[in-house]
Amino acid sequence: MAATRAVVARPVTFVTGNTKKLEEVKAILGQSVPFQSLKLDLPELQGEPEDISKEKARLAALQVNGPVLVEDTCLCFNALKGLPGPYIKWFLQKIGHEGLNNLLMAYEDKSAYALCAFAFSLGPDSEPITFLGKTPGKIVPPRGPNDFGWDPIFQPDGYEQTYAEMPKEEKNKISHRSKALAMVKSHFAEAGYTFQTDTSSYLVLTGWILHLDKISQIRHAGLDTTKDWQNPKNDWNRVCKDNKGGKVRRRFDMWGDDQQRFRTCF
Ligand SMILES: O=c1[nH]c(=O)c2ncn([C@@H]3O[C@H](COP(=O)(O)OP(=O)(O)OP(=O)(O)O)[C@@H](O)[C@H]3O)c2[nH]1
Ligand SMILES: [Mg+2]
Repeated sequence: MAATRAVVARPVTFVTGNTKKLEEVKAILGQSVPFQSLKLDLPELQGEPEDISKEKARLAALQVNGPVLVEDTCLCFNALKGLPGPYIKWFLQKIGHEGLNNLLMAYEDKSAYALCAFAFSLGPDSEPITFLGKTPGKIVPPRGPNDFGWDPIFQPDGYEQTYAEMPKEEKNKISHRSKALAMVKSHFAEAGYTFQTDTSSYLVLTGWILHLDKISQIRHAGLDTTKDWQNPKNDWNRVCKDNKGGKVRRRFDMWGDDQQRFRTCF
């Protein structure tokens, strides 16, 4: 059983100034982690990707005053010992795809990796936790549509296409971002955070998002075993089965739509 159990008064806010990142995060997370987004270009530390991302999460949590998710993306050239790394945004803006290729002109080794560091914080007083995803590849002359950063010059290992040439769904299956988000998803599924809003409450548990306002026919229910459970909803029955497999007696007490309150014990 995961150590973290938290009831959070707000849904998660994904803070980014980058609409393309947001599109991918939405496509990859789908309904697995409920979040809203906030367009904000946060100041970024210099340093290691994980530290930059954590600091971004701290700043974001202060601004939002609630749970936040942020990410920092790096493009690292092996011949340059990981540079430009977290500074890729500025290198790309100043020297473009051609300049980035030229940086490697003096080296035979064109290998590189894309790295994504997500950081999640429960709020201003919480230490952020990070999730890293890495996809190896190589730097090539630009190919494909030029609508997202350095996608046209990054060709992942095992593929003949650059990120930019791939269908979006394909990139989202193998990308640095999707690998990091797979860990984010697992964390949410295991942690069983409970998020509440003014109008609805929902519980994220073992991968299910259960909207309490959608099970309003349950006024009050308690269970010590699956047998005692009087819930007509299939989703809940499945959760009960999952929990039973975990050999831990768990109790849910909940109230329906009129009071919008619930308690969960695991
Ligand atoms: O071709 C790309 N494929 C990607 O998958 C990808 N992910 C990020 N980027 C770019 O790399 C820099 C990271 O900098 P970055 O992490 O600080 O992002 P950002 O400042 O744009 O947004 P944020 O910090 O507000 O979230 C920025 O230039 C981003 O546009 C990508 N380019
Ligand atoms: Mg940034």
